[in-house]
Order: sequence, then C-alpha cells, then structure tokens
Amino acid sequence: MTARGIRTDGDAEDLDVEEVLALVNDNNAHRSPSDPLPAPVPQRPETPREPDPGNPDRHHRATPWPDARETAARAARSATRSARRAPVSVPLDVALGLTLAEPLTALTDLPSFDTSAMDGWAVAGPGPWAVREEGVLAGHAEPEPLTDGEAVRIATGARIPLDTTAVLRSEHGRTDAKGQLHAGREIQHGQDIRPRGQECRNGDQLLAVGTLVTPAVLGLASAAGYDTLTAVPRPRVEVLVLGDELLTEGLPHDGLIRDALGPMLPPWLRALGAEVTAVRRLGDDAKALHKALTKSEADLIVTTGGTAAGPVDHVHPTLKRIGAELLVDGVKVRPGHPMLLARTKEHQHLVGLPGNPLAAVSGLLTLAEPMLRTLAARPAPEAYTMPLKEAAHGHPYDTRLIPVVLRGDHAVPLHYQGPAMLRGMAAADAVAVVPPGGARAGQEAELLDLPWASAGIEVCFT
Ligand SMILES: Nc1nc2c(c(=O)[nH]1)N[C@H]1C(S)=C(S)[C@@H](COP(=O)(O)OP(=O)(O)OC[C@H]3O[C@@H](n4cnc5c(N)ncnc54)[C@H](O)[C@@H]3O)O[C@H]1N2
Ligand code: MOO
Repeated sequence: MTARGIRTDGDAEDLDVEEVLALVNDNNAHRSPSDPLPAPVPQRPETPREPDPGNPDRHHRATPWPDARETAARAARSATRSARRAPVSVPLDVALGLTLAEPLTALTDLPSFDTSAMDGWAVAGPGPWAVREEGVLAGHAEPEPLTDGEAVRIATGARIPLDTTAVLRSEHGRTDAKGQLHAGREIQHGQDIRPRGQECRNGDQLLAVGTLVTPAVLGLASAAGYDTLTAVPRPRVEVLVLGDELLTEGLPHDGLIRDALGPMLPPWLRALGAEVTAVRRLGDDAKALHKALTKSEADLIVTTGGTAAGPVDHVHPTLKRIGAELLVDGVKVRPGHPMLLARTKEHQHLVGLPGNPLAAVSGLLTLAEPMLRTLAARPAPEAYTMPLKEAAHGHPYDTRLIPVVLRGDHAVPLHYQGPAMLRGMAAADAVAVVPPGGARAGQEAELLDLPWASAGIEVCFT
C-alpha cells in the first residue's frame, strides 16, 4: 500500500512518534527510548568462535542472533528519535496496519440515541396495546412519544419513541381480530432497547495510543465519528535487487535464474509495516549501487545479494565508500550469516540481505522485522514456544532458523530448508529458532510468526 492521501496534520505535528514508541514499548523494559545509540561492530570477538576458512575475519565480527535483533530495534529507536517523524492524519481507508499516534476518543455517544435492538413493536405500559398505523424505521427522524397502552411497529436500529417501556420482538407478539397487540410472554422493563451511551459516552477513550489499526479498529473509529486517524507514518523502504544473473520472467536458461526476491520482498515488507517506495534492479553494478545509495531518501534501504566476498559482491565496498557505519556485519545464524546492518545517513539504515532466498528471509526476520516494527511503532510480538515434533539439526555455533508447520500442539520442521530453497518456507506457518547444537524431539523451541499467518494485517497484494 502506498501513502495515498497521507498529509501532515497541523495539530499532530506537536506530537512525537517517539512518544508513541515509548508507550508501545512500555511493557518491554529493554526497549527504553533512552537506550544509547547502537554500538558499532566490535573489532574483537566476544565469544569463542567457529573457524571460518571462507572468511575468518568477517565471521569473527559476527553478532549473536538475539543481539543482532536488539541492535536493529535500537538503531530504529535512535533514528526515530533524531528524525522526529511527525504523526500523520490519514483517511480511514488508508489507515489499516498503522499505529495510533493519538488515543481514539469517542466523538459521540454510542449508540447516539435510544435504539431498538430487535424488529417488533415499541410498547408503552402493560398490554394489550393499540398499534399505531405508521411504523418507525432505522434512519427516520424522532418519532412521536407513545402513551400508555400504545405500540408502534419498529425496526432494529430505529429510534425509540419517548416513554417506550420495552420492545416486543415480532416473534413474541400477535394481533387479535380488533387489531390489539398481545405479548406471547412476559416482557421486562427496558427489554431490547439499547440505551444511548450503552457502549460509550462522548469523550470516553476507546483505544490507547500505540494500538494497531486493524479492520475492527477502522469499524469502531467510523462508528465513533472519525473520518481520519492520527497515526505513525509507515517507514519508507527502498528495495535494491542486485545480481546480473536475474530474470524477471520466463524460464531459467543459460545460467540465468528467476529473481525470487523482487516479488517476495515488497509484500513481506508491507506486512511488516513498511511503505515500499521503489524496487530497483541494479545488476552487479557498483556504480549504480553507489548512486542508488547516495540518492535514496528512504528510511530503510534493503539490498539483496552481494553481501559475501565474491568478485561482484559490491555491498561492503560501497558502504565503505559512502562512509556508512556497520552496526552488524554478519550474524551467528544459519542460513543468512552474511547479512548486515549499516547506518548510511543520520536517519537512514541499510539492511543487506544475502542473495540465497532462504538466507534473505532469515535476514528479514532477524534485522528488517525489528527495525520496521520499531519505526512503525508496532508492539513487539509476544514470544512463544512450542515443542518440536522431531529433532532439529542445529549448527554447532550458530542459531538456526527453520520453517515449521504447526500441527496440534507441536511444531513440525519442514524439509527443503537449504539456504537457496523457498519450498519449505512457502508451506510454513512459522519459523523455529533452533539454538546452537540443535534441539531434541519434544524440546520447546521459540517460534517467529510469519506476518500472514498471525495478524495478517496489510498483506495486501495490490
Ligand atoms: N567464500 C565464501 N563464499 C560464500 C560465503 C562465505 O562465507 N564465504 N557465504 C555463502 C553464504 S552462506 C551465502 S548466503 C551467500 C551470500 O551471498 P551474497 O549475499 O553475496 O549473494 P550472491 O552471491 O549475490 O548470491 C548468492 C546466491 O543467491 C542467488 N540469488 C541472488 N539474488 C537472488 C534473487 N533475487 N533471487 C534468487 N536467487 C538469488 C545467486 O544467484 C546465488 O546463487 O554467499 C555464500 N558464499
Ligand atoms: O547464510 Mo548462507 O544462507 O548459510 O547460505
């Protein structure tokens, strides 16, 4: 979804997204907005490390998986603080998936008048009742008051006439030959009348700052009189797909392969709260990458491929050339260990996803998710675990992320989970976090939800 219709609201400018973030993160002590800036990558290893003949220097700087996620969230907090991103006022139809930057306060009583909860008759006093000729429908102006012994046909949602004592449901009343209405059962005073203000009074707080705008929130906001909502803007994300070998259509041929990430990343990033402003295919062209990085005004740049040390892996050299600060340079996670996070400008970061498609997913879950969630002021998901149905093979030193399906009260690891494969992930309900050394059958494993399998907010394929 784009930011169609988004404008900056004059009143909202006084507010601060960081305050929203602080409220959202209230329950999460380690996410205090007063955290220091993320530390640059340490130059010395802090933990014993696996020898990596491919690239020992880079692996020794690799960040443990939980620390990498925390670093990404902290970097986003510092960017939010320094950029002072102002909340925006958006029409309801583009607010889905945003976070409220102002409490939702009722602009009216709900219901806003005494209303009938059922189709039937509004009656006054004890029966039988004489039935008025003209009935009352929803949307009609205020009807004439009733007098004792009088009834009027009424529709669900219609205004209750003054001095009505109850509503008699159509299925509980009958009219005799003289047109008198009789109740088939005893009726209670006030029965089937929804009194004005039953749900809320004008000025009541309905939802707090930091609430995610779901379809139900849109419904409530509309019912409560809102045309626009004041919300945290979506972080703007630009995707740069690197690689000369990539085709955008047809079958693979002559060593060329189809681009799996160009189609996958934009909807996934949107599901994580981003507004994807551009997807650029740059090939393996260092100049084009340099130009794209220096020109970008996005809050977050996501690159794919080129993170390793091959002859056309331009990400590291280009980051160095523009003077970017590497906050994470490799993560102790499989797949995806060459992933990286850099601060490219004061308010801008770059997540470098490895080119192998499942390794790219690992980078999304490890670095992009905490960063976007924090920029969008979304609450951190509740951590949860489930026992594994089968043993999961682990890496001796690194965390392993594996796609699983949830069956009953177990997580079942899926096959086809190699770094270059999406076959397992495409069938997955969640991703299991397997600690270094692996996990036994029956062992509890932390699970990461996939955005379409949990909230499902803004997985819009438009
Ligand atoms: N000497 C070493 N080589 C490699 C290491 C290492 O540590 N030392 N790490 C390996 C690991 S692990 C990964 S993951 C990859 C990461 O590589 P890059 O980020 O540089 O990615 P590329 O080399 O550009 O591509 C890797 C692989 O993925 C394919 N690819 C790239 N983009 C796409 C796309 N959009 N859609 C589908 N497939 C894509 C590409 O063709 C390659 O097959 O490095 C290892 N090497
Ligand atoms: O990080 Mo790589 O994904 O192990 O292939």
